[in-house]
Amino acid sequence: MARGPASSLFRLYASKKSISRFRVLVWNQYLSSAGSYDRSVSPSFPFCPAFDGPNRPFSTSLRDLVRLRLPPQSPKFMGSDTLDAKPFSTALGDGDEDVSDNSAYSSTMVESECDFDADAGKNVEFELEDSARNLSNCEDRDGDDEGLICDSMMVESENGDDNVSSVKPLSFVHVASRESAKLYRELRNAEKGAKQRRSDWDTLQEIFRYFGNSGWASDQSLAIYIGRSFFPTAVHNFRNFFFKKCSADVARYVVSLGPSDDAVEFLFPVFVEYCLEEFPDEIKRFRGMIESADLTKPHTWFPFARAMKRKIVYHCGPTNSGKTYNALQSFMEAKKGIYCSPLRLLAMEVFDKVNGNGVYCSLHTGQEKKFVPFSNHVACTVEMVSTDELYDVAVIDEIQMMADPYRGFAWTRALLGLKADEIHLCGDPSVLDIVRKICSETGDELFVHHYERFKPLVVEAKTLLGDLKNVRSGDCVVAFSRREVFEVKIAIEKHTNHRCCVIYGALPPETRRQQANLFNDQNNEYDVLVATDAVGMGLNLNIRRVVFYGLAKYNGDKTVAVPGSQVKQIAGRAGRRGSIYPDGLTTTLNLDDLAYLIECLKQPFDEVKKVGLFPFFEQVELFAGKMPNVTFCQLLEKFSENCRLDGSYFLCRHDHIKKVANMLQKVPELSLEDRFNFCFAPVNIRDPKAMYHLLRFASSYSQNLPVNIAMGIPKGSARNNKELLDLETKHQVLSMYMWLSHHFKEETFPYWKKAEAMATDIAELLGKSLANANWKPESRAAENQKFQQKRDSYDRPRSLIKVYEKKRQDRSVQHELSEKVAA
Ligand SMILES: Nc1ncnc2c1ncn2[C@@H]1O[C@H](COP(=O)(O)OP(=O)(O)OP(=O)(O)O)[C@@H](O)[C@H]1O
Ligand SMILES: [Mg+2]
Repeated sequence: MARGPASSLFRLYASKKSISRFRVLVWNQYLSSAGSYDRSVSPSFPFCPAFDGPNRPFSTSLRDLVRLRLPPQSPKFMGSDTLDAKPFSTALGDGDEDVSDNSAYSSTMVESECDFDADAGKNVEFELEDSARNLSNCEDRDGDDEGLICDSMMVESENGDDNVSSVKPLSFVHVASRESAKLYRELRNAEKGAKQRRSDWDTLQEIFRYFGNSGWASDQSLAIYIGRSFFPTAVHNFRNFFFKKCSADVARYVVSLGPSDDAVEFLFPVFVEYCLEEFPDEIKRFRGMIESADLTKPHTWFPFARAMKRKIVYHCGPTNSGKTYNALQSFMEAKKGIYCSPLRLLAMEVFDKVNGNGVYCSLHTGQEKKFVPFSNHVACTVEMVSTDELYDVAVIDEIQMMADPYRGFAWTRALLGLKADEIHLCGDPSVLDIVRKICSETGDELFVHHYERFKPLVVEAKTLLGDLKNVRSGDCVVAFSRREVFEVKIAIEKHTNHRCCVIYGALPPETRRQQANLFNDQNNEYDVLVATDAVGMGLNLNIRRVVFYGLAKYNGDKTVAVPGSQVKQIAGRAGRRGSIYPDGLTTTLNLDDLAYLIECLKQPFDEVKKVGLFPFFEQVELFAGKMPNVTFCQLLEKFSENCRLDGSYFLCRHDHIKKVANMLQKVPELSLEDRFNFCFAPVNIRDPKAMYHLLRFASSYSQNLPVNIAMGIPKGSARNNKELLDLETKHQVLSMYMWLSHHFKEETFPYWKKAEAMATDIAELLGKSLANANWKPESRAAENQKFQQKRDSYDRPRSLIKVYEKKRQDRSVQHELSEKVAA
């Protein structure tokens, strides 16, 4: 597996245990890899220039780390300004002098002296509390203790110079400039540490607490494979070791630094030496785990693609600007080509279009393989792309989906791994820069073609004034849930003469296509489309105007404003070139939402900084070797905690995969690979029936039994929402069966043909059901009753955007008030 430069550095360092070499390597590493890593994505990645160091950038911290070993004339130790505030840092010679006998103040200390026996450390700490109180009383009585200490410093200064500022630094030079490995050996070989004054001991405790809480030290420790969870233990043991063995001068130097970043930086290399010697097993274990979760340099995962010099053509522009059209021209002209689609529906559309143009083209999606004889072209969904086949031209549509939190990895894989002489990317400008960066890493040549929208999109300021009666022929009303889609459809059909087609995510692509065709066809009464955001990508529909029913949607956790990029994408469905409405319009149902719509359309495309990645099975398998006795779900969790990523990548979200993995724990016989594959099966995790069938399939499969469909289909179309939901679920289950039959041995899913036929029947039934669907969504039955009673016209829903903004304002006012009260 590919390893980042940092990982080779760790190997070197961990094996040779040389702090000086470590320093040089780290420094060189940093210089060569500056800008490549970002800790925010992979918190476990140790060397990150964007590091938050002890309150400063990583580069500065490293420099300091190196500077600490500089000769004594280093300004750090010469400057008086750093020293004036640290009276304890003065007056100590080379020896193990104890200042405890220097003053009345010190004599108080003698009573509370301890030799920092680590084992007794806790008790000592308690005992010292009282003494500390006495001490502070004593300080109060005796006045300024700095004065006393300064007196003693004068006495003890090496050259008798009473200029404290100039003397103090020199007295510590021998400690500060000592090589860490040497210093560590001295500590290690020391029979017993020197006795310390209680206040020094307290300060040291504080310093080690500071060290243990230092994010910088914790992050840096990863470089020697001290993991985050082990770091506190390592620091605890190191503290005990230090207290047992530390000489007076070292202790006082550390005390002089106080609980500070400087102290952390001074102690850190010694800590490193200690860990390397004390925890070889822990380091080995964690190192193995980290190395097996290495997702850095993903371009090196595809050596064959790297051996090619590919030409990448980026068709960059807004919606409806001819990007896909132009890319498809090159695809059809090629001897052998592949088109990668974000959706099954779009793959089907291209499959039809290309075959219609006389170019034989096959279809390959997760659920179906349609092989057209003599075809050298294939239209596939991006997840199904083969990185083994050689192509002349490949098209990756909607390339901005690389940044999709769930599915992004499929686009990244296609871009990095496709073996094609020419790759056409179609998408908006948001990922242009990151594609440029990736191309510079892969060595591919990038050409960018910029596009403009054929006709500008016009915003209708009037809106629908909150009344769906104002819907017109050719309108597409966009809502963000299935329930709302039906609400809108029912309202429109009740209060106007329009008939509605519907498109939403839970419908099979065949039904969506049937609905789209019904809407596009001018020779019927279905002249309005009601759809969710499922309509947003790539489809060419005869839409005159896109009307947003609302601009907020539920994201699985909470209801949020629809992101600007998505609003643009959806609004861009209006006025497609070649359609009967080439001039696109867009508006909202409510006036309240209009400002947000305009804001979204005006917004420039946000530049994407990171694109998605997900490990292959082989990578997960390697990792599993280091993590025995954990469930698959835990394994995925551990992987995401410990994986390393370069700065341009993020690990795709896999909550849904973990949910399936959890359920599949009930099937213990599954091998890791089978489990991994089952987890990727397309299943609606919120549908218990669909989940039950998946469990059943996995269970039969694990027992080597032929997997049965064991499901009947209704004879007629749905008569109510419940029956419609049932049809949707049944289609999803059949679709899942077909998917599994393509991903596992065919003989284990022998009824795939039957499943295919049943799925076609259900899609047809769904189409018929939708044509007659005039029932209310069940979950909204009560509300709809109210709606019916209220008035004849459609009840104007309140703008959710407004509601959220008001809530937010209320919260901030409340917050301000509570702050004022607290003040
Ligand atoms: N040169 C052309 N000649 C004829 N029709 C074209 C041409 N370019 C584009 N079209 C048509 O314009 C419509 C929009 O083009 P296309 O789908 O390529 O846009 P797009 O930029 O990919 O949009 P989206 O971002 O929504 O996918 C399609 O119906 C396409 O067939
Ligand atoms: Mg397109």
